[in-house]
Amino acid sequence: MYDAELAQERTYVDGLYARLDELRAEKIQQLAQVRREKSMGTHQNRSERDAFASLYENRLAQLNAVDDRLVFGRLNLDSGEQRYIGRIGLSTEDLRQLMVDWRAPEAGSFYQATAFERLGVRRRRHLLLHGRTVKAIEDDVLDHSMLVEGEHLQGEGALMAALNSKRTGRMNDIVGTIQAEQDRIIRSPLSGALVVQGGPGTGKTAVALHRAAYLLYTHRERLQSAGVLLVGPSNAFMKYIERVLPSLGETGVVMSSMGSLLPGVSATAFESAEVARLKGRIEMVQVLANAVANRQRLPRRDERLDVEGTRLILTPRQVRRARERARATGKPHNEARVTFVKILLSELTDQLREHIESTGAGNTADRSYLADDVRGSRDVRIMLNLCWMPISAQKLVRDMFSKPEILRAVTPGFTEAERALLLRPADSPWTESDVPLLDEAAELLGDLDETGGRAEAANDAQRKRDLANAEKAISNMNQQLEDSGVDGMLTAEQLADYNVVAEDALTNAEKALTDRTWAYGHVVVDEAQELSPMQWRLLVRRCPVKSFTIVGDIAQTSSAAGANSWRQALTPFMGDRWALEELTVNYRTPTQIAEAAVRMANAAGQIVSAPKAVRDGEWDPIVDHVGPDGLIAQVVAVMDEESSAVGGGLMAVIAPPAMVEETAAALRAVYGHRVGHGAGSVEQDIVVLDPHEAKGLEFDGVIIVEPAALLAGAGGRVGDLYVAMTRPTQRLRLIASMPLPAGIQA
Ligand SMILES: Nc1ncnc2c1ncn2[C@@H]1O[C@H](COP(=O)(O)OP(=O)(O)OP(=O)(O)O)[C@@H](O)[C@H]1O
Repeated sequence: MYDAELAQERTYVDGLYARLDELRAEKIQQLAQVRREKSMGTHQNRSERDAFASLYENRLAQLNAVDDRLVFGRLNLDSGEQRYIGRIGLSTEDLRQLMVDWRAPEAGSFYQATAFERLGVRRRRHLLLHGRTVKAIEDDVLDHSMLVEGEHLQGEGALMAALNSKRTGRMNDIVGTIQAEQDRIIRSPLSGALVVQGGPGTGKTAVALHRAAYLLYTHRERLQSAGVLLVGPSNAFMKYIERVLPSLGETGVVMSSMGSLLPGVSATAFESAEVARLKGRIEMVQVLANAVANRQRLPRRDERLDVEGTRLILTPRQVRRARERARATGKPHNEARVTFVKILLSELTDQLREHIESTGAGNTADRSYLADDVRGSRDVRIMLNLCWMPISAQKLVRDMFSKPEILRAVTPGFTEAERALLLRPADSPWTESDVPLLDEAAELLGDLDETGGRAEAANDAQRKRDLANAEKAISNMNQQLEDSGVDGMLTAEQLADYNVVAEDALTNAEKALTDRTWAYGHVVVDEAQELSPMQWRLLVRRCPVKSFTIVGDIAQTSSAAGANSWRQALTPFMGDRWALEELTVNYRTPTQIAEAAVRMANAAGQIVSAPKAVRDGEWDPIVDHVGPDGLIAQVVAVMDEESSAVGGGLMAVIAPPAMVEETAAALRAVYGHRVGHGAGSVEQDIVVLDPHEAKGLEFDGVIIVEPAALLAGAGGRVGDLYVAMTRPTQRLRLIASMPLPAGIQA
């Protein structure tokens, strides 16, 4: 019976792959043809051809990316209909549906149906594929004999197979085994802010990624051009998750770490928790406003300015009045400067004319000639710059933190000790907590170029031309699109966007990343508990409509500037316009280890949400006590045992930051290139990390070096040790010379 069913599924799945190959071949051919066609010369022809080429390229990339485990489910419905669920939708040439996209409403019941609430589903089948081959099938028969109250695991065999598989250092999608509580979050409405709180391993990152894909699919009209931004804690973390979205058929999500959110700035340097906390405080908004105001200065006394041998006078009162009028424009500093300069140049020109008239020294009829003289005067230029200096965000912030007199002037409410923390050499590299300050400064300063928005106007005009072109091309194009199996109709806006993309050879994602003022349609934030108020402010600026998915775990906060409660973190930016959802099941860490982590946190005074682990492990956490000099030697001594216990799986050693180098060196002496160091190397067999780098990642086996030092190093906040203890999927070993923190051992 089972074998017959399996054979039948294999035949069906072969048919799906045949259709996939056919579509792929079609796209390759269409792409080749479009490229062969000679340009007809007109702008319209060219943009039409480019638009087709980039559409075909995108579709081809999508068809290639979904090849592995293309289909994973089947529903048998009360209506007698049988429906296959997969990574994308597929139909035959005559539009008979072969497979439904997992994000389509018709696929919802695959994730939501339970025996208690069947939603018209009689049977749910999981297809377990390896590459293109169906290896196994597994059925949930949702009839009344199976009736159980409440949640239950769906497709338990498929789920356990996924959870027990060896880690690769790269995150996989969970599209075949999304559980009901996760699915509800993934399919929540687009508008407003949704906070997803969940303990370690509850699938927050997985849910965030699948939600980004879901939103793009469901609200493509609204989100295609504005885009979706996904923010994570570090570049290493972004690398860890980078393959998930393409495997879900989405390539359009813009992914960035907090340190890379400002074009042109790469924040790599480390700074102390105290400094980061200070820079993250909302008071920095006023500090930056002060720093800008500090560049709009009044002269102390009347200034004499030489213009072609004539002495003109500029009074503090004149400068103050011009400054007030320039500020009243409401424009940012560099743009308002145009008004300031115009007023004073005009007043000085009047003065010059009056002077010439009163002395009868020449012809004043040609006023522009006098104005040129004033503008060309060195004294005038220097004076106007002293009074209203055009300045870039980077220079403003750099000067503010490197010049004690400026720092004192702009931080009136700060203590000397706080100023001492902020002061640093002018050539210091940027840090992650500088990024929101630079962003704030850029907002207050505006564009440094003084074209007065001419560049923008030119862009607008080009956009209008693109739209007009697109409208002309659209009717003919929609027909061809339908013929070639591309879903949905194109609007003129979308086509114009494709044109721009093709012309600039940039994707929307790339364009968004190079434009600080890009307004995204939705922002997904992972590890959001770490964000400081200044970072929140930056993110809200990136999405003025405040459509957010915010995932995190308050208990895992380790950054000093991070949040103690969602309300405290979000109210200043979102008021009460956010909803809270909770994930309650831990898919990563086996029960024994998860419980030890929770006991440790509780004993240290932090109440954490304790999700229920879906699996029991084979081992309790293992503890080695050694002398203070024996820590690293013990790591090396037990590595073979640990690695073979998890079947040669991925191993992490998590150590206090000061010990990472030395530990990595000792392991490298034995294991050579199999040892990676730092979070950029998570695909190596053995990775040595500090707890911050370990955030969000997972490994088959974890060794923690000196757990008490992790607690002490974080000023007693349990975040670091709690994060470290909840990284393993199989086995945890702790090596300690100091007394073990309370609670770890039952
Ligand atoms: N429905 C599911 N099916 C299969 N695997 C799942 C499912 N949900 C979560 N997982 C797996 O559980 C592990 C933990 O998920 P994830 O990293 O998203 O958790 P998290 O809540 O972000 O954890 P943390 O806060 O500790 O970083 C991952 O390996 C993920 O693939």
